[in-house]
Amino acid sequence: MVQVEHVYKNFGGTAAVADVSFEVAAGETLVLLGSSGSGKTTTLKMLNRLVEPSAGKIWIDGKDITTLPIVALRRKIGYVIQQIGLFPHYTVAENIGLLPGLLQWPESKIKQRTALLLETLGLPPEQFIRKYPHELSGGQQQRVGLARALAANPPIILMDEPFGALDPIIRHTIRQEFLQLDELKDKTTILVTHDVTEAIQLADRICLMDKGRIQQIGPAKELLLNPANTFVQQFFNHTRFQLELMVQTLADILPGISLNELPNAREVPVFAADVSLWNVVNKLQEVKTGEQWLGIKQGPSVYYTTLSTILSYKNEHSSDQQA
Ligand SMILES: Nc1ncnc2c1ncn2[C@@H]1O[C@H](COP(=O)(O)OP(=O)(O)OP(=O)(O)O)[C@@H](O)[C@H]1O
Repeated sequence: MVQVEHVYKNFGGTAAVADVSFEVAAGETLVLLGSSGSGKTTTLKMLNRLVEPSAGKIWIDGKDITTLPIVALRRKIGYVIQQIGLFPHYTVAENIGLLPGLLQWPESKIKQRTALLLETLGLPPEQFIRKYPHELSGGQQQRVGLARALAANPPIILMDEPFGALDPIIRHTIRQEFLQLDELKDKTTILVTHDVTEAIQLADRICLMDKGRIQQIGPAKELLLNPANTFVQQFFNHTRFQLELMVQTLADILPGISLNELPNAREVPVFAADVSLWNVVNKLQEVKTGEQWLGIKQGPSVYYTTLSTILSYKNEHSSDQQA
């Protein structure tokens, strides 16, 4: 568990971070979201003491981090950054084995762990362990960076724009893979991004920052549908329609939409009510034949409607129009 209490950071006379407080539960993923200069990276770096707060306190597992030796602190915390920071003259295996080596793990255990991580991240060990960073693509380097951060199995992972250097398609794929990784499922993760879709895809909760201050912290759905202020409201507006489809399920809108009898006993796709509207739209758009009918299964019942009913309902009920 990570606790941040009334933390400030001033550079010169300017506050980069002001009165930031949050908690991250064990196993939770908190995403620090905000535009450039909002204080995300500074907040992240205070957690592993790359930056010291001007005021406030940070606890990890109940211990004030200023009372822990820095080496012990960093051992608990993996750190992944956009620039990856692999050592160019070390092989993939040497890069990954660096920290376990410093921790004096036996050679055989380091080898085993390195192979397991590479395998998990989709880089066959026999093919990759002897390669140097410049022989890898950006996406492969990013995976090695992640493997290195995970190597000593730290309970906490900090990630600063970890997918930022990748092109959009690889970025999407790696994000998907990342969500599936068992290695990461029980880690406490704090991830910095300015990419709204990425935040929604990865976060258990989002901490939206502006000018060094937290504007709202909560599940994506709450920020989108119950924004705390005009800043939060406007932050999501340029892609609001898509984002709302991502955070809302069929069950959320079922009470509002009109339901119909299915015309002449057609076979139509049936979705569970907890499927997101975004997934429904994507699935149905693959079919593309005339009016798109679908079934929504909730409990023992199946309700029928059309894709255009759902989309026009969402069009009329976007929270953009409620503010
Ligand atoms: N070492 C430093 N010295 C002086 N000012 C700094 C330093 N580090 C950050 N700042 C300033 O603090 C503010 C917050 O920076 P920070 O890097 O935390 O923002 P960010 O939200 O992570 O931005 P980005 O997405 O561009 O990385 C900025 O105005 C930045 O210029």
